[in-house]
Amino acid sequence: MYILVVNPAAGAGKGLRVYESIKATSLFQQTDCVTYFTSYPGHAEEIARDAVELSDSTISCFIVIGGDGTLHEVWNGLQQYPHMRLGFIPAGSGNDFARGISTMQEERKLFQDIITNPNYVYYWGGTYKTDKASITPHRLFANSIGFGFDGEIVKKAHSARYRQWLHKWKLGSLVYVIALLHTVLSYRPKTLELTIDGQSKQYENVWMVTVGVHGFYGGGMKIIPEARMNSKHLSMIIIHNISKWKVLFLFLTVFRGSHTAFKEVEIVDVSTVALSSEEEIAYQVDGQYGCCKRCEVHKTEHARPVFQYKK
Ligand SMILES: Nc1ncnc2c1ncn2[C@@H]1O[C@H](COP(=O)(O)OP(=O)(O)OP(=O)(O)O)[C@@H](O)[C@H]1O
Repeated sequence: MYILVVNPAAGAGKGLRVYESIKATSLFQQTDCVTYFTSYPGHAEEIARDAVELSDSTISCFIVIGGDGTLHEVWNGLQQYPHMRLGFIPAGSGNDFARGISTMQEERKLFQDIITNPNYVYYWGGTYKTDKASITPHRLFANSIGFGFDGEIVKKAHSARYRQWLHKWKLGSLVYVIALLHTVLSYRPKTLELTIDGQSKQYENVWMVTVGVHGFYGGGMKIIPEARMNSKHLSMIIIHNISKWKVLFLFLTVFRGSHTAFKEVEIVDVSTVALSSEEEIAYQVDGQYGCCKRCEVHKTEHARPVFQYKK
């Protein structure tokens, strides 16, 4: 049995369109699929947790149709079941997970391969715990967690009125670029303490600190071009002591990944990092935003089998 978790609202309605296109195929009619539609934030996580608790042994794979936010929720819902297979059919505005695992393909092709020609790779994500977390020991991320400028951009992108329009004109991936330009003007750099694999250091005038499993974020920006999913470490980028105008220039080069040549950019391999700030700092995790003063980030111990499209 395949469990489909569909966010109809992802990509301003693309989630539903992608599902309808798959549903119209004869393969879908012949396959044992159970479909759940999400209705509110957090719903995909509840669906995944309930479904896996009920029928773990009979589920072949969870298929997520939506954006990185829906994927993040399902990934967390399956936290206690790291062996459970997962396939992602991108239908959001960013879709960085699909880029990270090289699976940006047409939806019917992806669905067909998930069912008839499945190729799974082991995927080690990350865990995070903020000072705001209540009883949950930690949560998971599949793409990246970023603090500072990064978090503010996502916050702006989610609340922007132009989001709907850009989706209508099929320019959804520009949402983050516009939010970035907007945020550059208002952002105030932060002072942070970072403890990287046990070594603490204070950083002044920090624009952003982002820890990634793979290199992509913000709808295709190659933020950490060297990042490769692996069992040993996550990759972290720190951008600090840089002027506003140079930040703008830096982000012009980020789609090619050449921003790493700037002297204000540091890239480090980490397996654990703790971040602490005197003031509240915005963060984004897999494209969803929040704020905190402290956060611990680790590499996950267990890898999940994730569908990867094979050409
Ligand atoms: N029926 C719904 N209506 C509105 N929002 C929903 C619904 N179901 C889920 N959501 C919320 O929509 C948010 C955004 O979804 P998602 O990230 O999948 O799409 P996106 O934002 O378009 O894409 P991306 O994250 O790749 O940019 C998620 O945080 C999710 O909780």
